Amino acid sequence: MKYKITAPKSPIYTSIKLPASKSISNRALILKALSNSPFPIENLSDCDDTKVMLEVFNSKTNTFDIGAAGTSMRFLTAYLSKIPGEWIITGSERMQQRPINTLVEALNTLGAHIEYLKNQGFPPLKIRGSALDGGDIFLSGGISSQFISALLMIAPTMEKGLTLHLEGDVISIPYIKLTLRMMEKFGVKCDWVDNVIKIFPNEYKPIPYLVESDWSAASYWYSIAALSNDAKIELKGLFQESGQGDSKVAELFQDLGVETEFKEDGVILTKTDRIAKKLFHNFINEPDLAQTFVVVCCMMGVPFLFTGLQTLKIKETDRIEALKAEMKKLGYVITDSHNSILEWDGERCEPEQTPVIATYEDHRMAMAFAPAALKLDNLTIAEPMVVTKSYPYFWEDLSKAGFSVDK
Ligand SMILES: O=C(O)C1=C[C@@H](OP(=O)(O)O)[C@@H](O)[C@H](O)C1
Ligand SMILES: C=C(OP(=O)(O)O)C(=O)O
Repeated sequence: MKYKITAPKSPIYTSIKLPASKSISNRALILKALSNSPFPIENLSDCDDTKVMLEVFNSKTNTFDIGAAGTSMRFLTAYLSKIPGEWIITGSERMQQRPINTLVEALNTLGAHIEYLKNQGFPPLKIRGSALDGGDIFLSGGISSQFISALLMIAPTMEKGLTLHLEGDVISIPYIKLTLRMMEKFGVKCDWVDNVIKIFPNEYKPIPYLVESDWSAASYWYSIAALSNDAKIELKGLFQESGQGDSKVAELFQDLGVETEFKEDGVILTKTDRIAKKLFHNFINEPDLAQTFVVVCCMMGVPFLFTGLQTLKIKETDRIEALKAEMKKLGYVITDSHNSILEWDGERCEPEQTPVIATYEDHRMAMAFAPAALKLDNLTIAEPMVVTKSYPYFWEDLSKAGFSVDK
């Protein structure tokens, strides 16, 4: 399937109820299980990545396919390793290429019994669950913060607790802080000093939990505001004091002519004429925003130098290659270097007449490119339903804002 996207000619004045954060939803489900909480999680995401978590928690079998959900794969591997029984966990073809050895080795050192069923270092996994000893563990902080979050959440249940020594540069730090912040809400406080995080054995406290809207999803609406001639967009369920690192999007878009007004129950985006001549940013803490900024900067004619992109190669697709290939279809030559830098110095090439943007089973490719319709007469997105990984109603919301979304 393909969607042809046509932007409205009139100004974009709309109010959008964003989806709930999948990062928060998936942590909340693990913490609810670990605290044996009878309380509800309000505003739980209904995206694919959260649905698969619910399926596992409600399942009567011992074999789980978590599809393309990175957080679910990593959080559940840790969680199941301490639940008595034998568990098999697998995922999509891409998930079977996303590394998990750092987490598996750490868990096995802490007393777990996890084996690889196909390729060493990758899902599928066979997990024989049992109580974990815990203790000291040394772990690279540079591959995925999800390994660290996964270990942290189960740490209070380990006999000796956990002392996590993070080695090398630590990536995606806001996601680790989000985990610690949510654990604290559920009654477990941790110390993080220099590169050591220490968690004592403890019991989680059951609490009701309200999930915030998703700041990563908000980024596509910031793009729409930036690329439109005139816009006033209300995004509901976002808070200034968010645990989500991607709330940084509000500050970053100030340089692309979008101002954010924080209200009690959300934000209002309006346009300014303050647009940077070139954008520089290190995305090490906000990797999920990179695609949004590559597309919006090119479409606004703002050259950029983006660093800290080393984790993009092991996400839903190799996002560095995907961005270069699809921007080229639109006539923009982007260069990469050191597996971690993307740069656009303004160089153009002949665009395709009727570009079809491939999405590579990556929700963020579809959502980052859709706003480009505001600058192009012809934009088609292939396999548009990939958005359900994090934002099931993205296309409905786009229609609500006045875009035509045609099969
Ligand atoms: O913990 C989380 O909820 C996430 C952490 C990040 O992954 P990495 O830590 O692998 O960069 C991010 O890209 C992902 O979408 C969600
Ligand atoms: C990288 C992402 O997700 P995950 O790693 O959880 O699959 C994402 O949503 O951009």
